[in-house]
Amino acid sequence: MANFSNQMRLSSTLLRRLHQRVAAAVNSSSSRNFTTTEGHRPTIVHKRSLDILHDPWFNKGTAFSFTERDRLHIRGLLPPNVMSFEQQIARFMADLKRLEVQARDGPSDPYVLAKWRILNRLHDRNETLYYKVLMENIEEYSPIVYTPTVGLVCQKYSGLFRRPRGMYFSAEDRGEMMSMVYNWPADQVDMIVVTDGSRILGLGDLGIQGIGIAIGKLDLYVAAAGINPQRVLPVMIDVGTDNENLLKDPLYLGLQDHRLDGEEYIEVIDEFMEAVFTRWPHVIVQFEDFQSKWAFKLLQRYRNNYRMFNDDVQGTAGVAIAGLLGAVRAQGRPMIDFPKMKIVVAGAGSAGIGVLNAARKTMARMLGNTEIAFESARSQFWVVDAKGLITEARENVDPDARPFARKIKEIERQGLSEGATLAEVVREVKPDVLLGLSACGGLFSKEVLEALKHSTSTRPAIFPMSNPTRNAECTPEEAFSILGENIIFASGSPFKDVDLGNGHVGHCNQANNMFLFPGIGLGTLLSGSRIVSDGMLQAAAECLAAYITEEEVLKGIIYPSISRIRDITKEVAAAVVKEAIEEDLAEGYREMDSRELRKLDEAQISEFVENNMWSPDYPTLVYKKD
Ligand SMILES: NC(=O)C1=CN([C@@H]2O[C@H](COP(=O)(O)OP(=O)(O)OC[C@H]3O[C@@H](n4cnc5c(N)ncnc54)[C@H](O)[C@@H]3O)[C@@H](O)[C@H]2O)C=CC1
Ligand SMILES: CC(=O)C(=O)O
Ligand SMILES: [Mg+2]
Repeated sequence: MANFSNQMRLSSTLLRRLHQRVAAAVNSSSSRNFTTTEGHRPTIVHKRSLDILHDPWFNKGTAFSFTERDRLHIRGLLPPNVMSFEQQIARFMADLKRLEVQARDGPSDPYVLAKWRILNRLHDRNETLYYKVLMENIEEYSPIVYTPTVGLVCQKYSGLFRRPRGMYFSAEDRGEMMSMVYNWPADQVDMIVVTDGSRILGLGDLGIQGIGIAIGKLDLYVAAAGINPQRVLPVMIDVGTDNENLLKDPLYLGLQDHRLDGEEYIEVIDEFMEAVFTRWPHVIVQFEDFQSKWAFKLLQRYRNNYRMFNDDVQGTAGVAIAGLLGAVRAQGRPMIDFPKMKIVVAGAGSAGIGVLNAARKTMARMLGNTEIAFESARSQFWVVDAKGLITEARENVDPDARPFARKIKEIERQGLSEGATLAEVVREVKPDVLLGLSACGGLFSKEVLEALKHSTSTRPAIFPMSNPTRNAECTPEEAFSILGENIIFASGSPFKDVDLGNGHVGHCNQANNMFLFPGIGLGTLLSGSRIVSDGMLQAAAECLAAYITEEEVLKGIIYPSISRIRDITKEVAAAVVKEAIEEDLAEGYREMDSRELRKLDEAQISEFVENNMWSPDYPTLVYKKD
């Protein structure tokens, strides 16, 4: 019946369009001066919101005008830049031609992008099948929907964009967000990943195109954490871009203004937070790939009042701590030796500083959690940024990096000075760990890796954690070939293990926050905690560290393989729920209220988590009128 009436509606629409065309033709041929409004007569539609955008008859994509967007409840469901018909065609053709150019000039790019397109089309057609495919082939396709390919997708998003996914809030929507949020069709949203596109992976400011990273992260939320895909929402907050190429590109889908700053910027983010938490009070908001300048400020601003966390600051920190503890164990030392590790960190942005703060706190805790312990832990770190070693002699040092600025006397004794190069620092310090979060591909040069040969550690650890692949500070081949097999290697984007000959294999770990954020989100959701506490984050990191067996660690395996991501995520989520209960933060989830939660033992918490993870199966559908 529904099908029949749809067909009737379509055929009446067809008739109406035909009628309009005939009328227009007659008018233009009979009298060119005699204008008529016939050609502008509106088409009556019986749909609104996403139903319009998903209907190939009525959809105009980015060409919907602002008044139409308001009238049809689609404001926020499309990028804010209204395109003309001609611009749409130009964008489509540019994309089509780019594929030809890539097929000719680079054999690998079109291959991964083609895979992404095919997966994306399946995502648009059939979510259940999409997630089944992704989950059953997670090792093969997470590098497509997530890093590294997602980086390329974001760089080319204005061309790749077809069917919209997620919501766009722009600087033009100030004052409107509270109502716009109701344009999203789902009454329940559990997880939002939001970006402002200002630092996408290590690729810099990609403006509105950064929505790709929010989509990719949520893919992992569904595949790894079993968050119901009907209840996830990728969000792009378009406050402009400072990427000059995008500002000049007539086919760019975002606002072509420079980024808002200061109070104006904060007001937009505040308005967004208020809007989403008003409509969905239990939602969790993950901040993703905000430039460091705002990452810390926004985290401090919201973390005590909203259920939110910053993945790059807090998720990355937990993943790095788990890896660093793994590196201690891999040297055959007890974890309690962690505070003795000498750690050189290249990169003092949101990720680097997040790791440094968390590592320092972990060391201090192991040393008795006193102020003296906290102070003494500081001296285990040497931080090198784009200007070299950070010391107290640095002018205008970033306030977040200041606690890690080395004292002048100290470094003089070490034969170093303000601004010393990474190679000089590694040569003099002889660190146990060299960790890169610099977004600077190849930074761990031959000279740096040669210098690491003098590490005082029996098994130095190298963590080139920057993404995507070409931003990695070094490749595993470079590391193993210079330093030999007795190292620990962990990179942000995936690399294949290295054949070292004679049956020996150099193991490549993936040190990526994907091993924590899905579990942090799921655990927070199921505990019903109103905030994401430090304790919950710490519990997540410790759970990941403990997941790897002694036998694995001795082989140089310090992170699980991605094929185990669903299992580790379940464990992490259970650890987060347990900690929330212990901290008296857990308010419960659905019928499992706080009292019931408190009665659960460890095994029951795990079972509770597992039972609430969505799996891709087809339910039987029946029709019922509203
Ligand atoms: N593996 C993982 O799970 C994660 C990896 N990342 C990666 O970390 C990288 C950095 O992210 P953010 O900290 O947010 O970026 P950011 O742009 O805020 O910070 C980059 C830092 O690197 C420094 N830097 C730049 N060139 C350098 C050089 N030649 N030598 C030493 N330092 C240099 C800059 O001075 C700055 O302190 C990105 O590539 C990102 O993909 C971020 C989060 C998680
Ligand atoms: C993995 C991640 O969050 C990043 O590279 O920004
Ligand atoms: Mg990130």
